[in-house]
Amino acid sequence: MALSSPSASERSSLLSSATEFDAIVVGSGIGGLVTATQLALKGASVLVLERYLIPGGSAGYFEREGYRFDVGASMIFGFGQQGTTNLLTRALQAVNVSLETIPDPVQIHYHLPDDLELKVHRNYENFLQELIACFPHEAVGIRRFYDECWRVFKCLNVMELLSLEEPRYLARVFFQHPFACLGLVKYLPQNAGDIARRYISDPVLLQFIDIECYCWSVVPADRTPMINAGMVFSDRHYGGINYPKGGVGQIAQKLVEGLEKCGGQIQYKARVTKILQKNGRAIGVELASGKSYYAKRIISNATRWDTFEKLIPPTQMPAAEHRWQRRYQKSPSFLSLHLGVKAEALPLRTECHHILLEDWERMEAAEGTIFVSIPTLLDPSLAPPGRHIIHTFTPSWIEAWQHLSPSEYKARKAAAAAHLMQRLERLFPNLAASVDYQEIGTPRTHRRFLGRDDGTYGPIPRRKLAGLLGMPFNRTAVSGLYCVGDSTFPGQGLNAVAFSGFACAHRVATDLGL
Ligand SMILES: NC(=O)c1ccc[n+]([C@@H]2O[C@H](COP(=O)([O-])OP(=O)(O)OC[C@H]3O[C@@H](n4cnc5c(N)ncnc54)[C@H](O)[C@@H]3O)[C@@H](O)[C@H]2O)c1
Ligand SMILES: CC(C)=CCC/C(C)=C/C=C/C(C)=C/C=C/C(C)=C/C=C/C=C(C)/C=C/C=C(C)/C=C/C=C(\C)CCC=C(C)C
Repeated sequence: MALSSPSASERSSLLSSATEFDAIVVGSGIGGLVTATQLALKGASVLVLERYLIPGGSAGYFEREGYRFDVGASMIFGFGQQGTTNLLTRALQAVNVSLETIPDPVQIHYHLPDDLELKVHRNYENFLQELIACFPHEAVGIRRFYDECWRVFKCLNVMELLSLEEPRYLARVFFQHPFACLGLVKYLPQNAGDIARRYISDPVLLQFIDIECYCWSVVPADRTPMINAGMVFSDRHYGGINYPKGGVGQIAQKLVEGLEKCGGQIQYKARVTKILQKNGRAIGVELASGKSYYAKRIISNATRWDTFEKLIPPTQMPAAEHRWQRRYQKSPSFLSLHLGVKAEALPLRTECHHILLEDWERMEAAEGTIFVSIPTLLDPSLAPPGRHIIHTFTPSWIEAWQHLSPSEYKARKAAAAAHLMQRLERLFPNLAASVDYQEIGTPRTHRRFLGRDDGTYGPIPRRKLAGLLGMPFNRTAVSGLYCVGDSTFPGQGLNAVAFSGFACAHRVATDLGL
């Protein structure tokens, strides 16, 4: 009689805790999954442990009444077809899976104070012309600033992107691309604001550059590393913003498919509560169920705060982590409003992504800047016929949502949602009357479902730092323990954490002698 191969859930229950894996990855965010797939490809035995029911973390999804909502990001970089910085395309291709993507013709439609309205077109020249039309006296400065961003991008986009902690790789890329490497060395300690001020003096235009940075880095240009600005401000015109058909959740689903094809394993509902150590070395993990697994290397895709304050006792926090926490703090979380609306709510020619701000003074304030994403304009299959998804989110700190009784919490959610809807009417005049489904997420929701301390979006500099120089790479002060994801170099963003995954797998594979 032929035996059928075990299903994923059967396989996970067959996992023996006596097995020693080459690597255990705690968490299946995009950072964790890129590490796991790359390691499995290199022949490592890999186990991914995910506390939730599905993979993806912040890049996950949830379904309600015929709508498929993205949990977080829906403006996706890294899906281009050329160059070396298209790391999501590369991560999927590496494990022989692919994903159809839909090009977005406009990255962001900005609705800013004093009726400043403008669109960042996929075509670079069209974007520059639109911006120059708003600030004609700064035509030269605008071009010089954004052209300098391209110089950063061009340095990155010629080289293989792997671990900067691997001296032989560094020597190789330096030999292959000496000018690009020297270019990056020059930009690594710089921030976008300093370069913008070299070319631009109009204070409103400088505020525009601030919000151009803020809407993905959650800090103004002065504190945004130039390397990251170079990536974002150029890749949106090079590879472009592309939406994965079927929703952002597909990226993680496909990576898991690739992982399993390469012999790697993933277990869901597997919350790691402790990183096990022996003689100061990480040797395994313990789950909430009490089960333990062992590996030669442990990789945490949880945030650094969760890794070094919860999975390892805070009393054992290495000095390097204390130093990092003095330089970086948790960014705010988000208040998210997931709406299903009737199609007539959207005016003709509405774009997919919007930023709305009424007062420059409130750009960084809680519930100041509003982010809007309407993915159904690119992929209508995410909603029932005649309906759209409007995902609106705005920065919010956990403190505003703590110490409330259940009824106070519910009332505060309803009031915050009503206020957001009222502000959104500048974009969608009949919004309130068109709502078909509504779900509100708070920083508490993000903390609970994503397992991120205080629901944070990621680390932000406490003060102005020297570009990316202060961001840690993948190795940690605990032997055998690595970190991957947005609290490692180069920070937030799916393409950024994909880079961190490639780099982490490279470093771990080298350490394992693979
Ligand atoms: N609105 C947005 O656009 C938005 C919002 C939030 C995050 N993001 C982006 O999402 C990306 C985050 O990616 P990432 O890879 O760093 O992390 P992630 O937070 O997406 O994934 C971490 C994963 O680890 C799991 N996990 C955490 N602790 C665990 C534990 N103890 N045991 C088992 N599993 C555990 C989580 O459930 C999650 O699936 C960043 O790029 C960020 O910028 C975007
Ligand atoms: C040899 C010698 C001597 C030297 C060498 C040097 C070198 C080599 C260096 C290197 C470096 C590197 C590699 C670097 C890298 C970097 C990278 C990759 C980066 C990346 C980045 C990216 C990013 C930042 C991205 C981001 C994004 C994001 C965050 C997004 C977000 C979004 C959102 C939030 C949404 C919004 C909106 C609406 C809705 C409207």
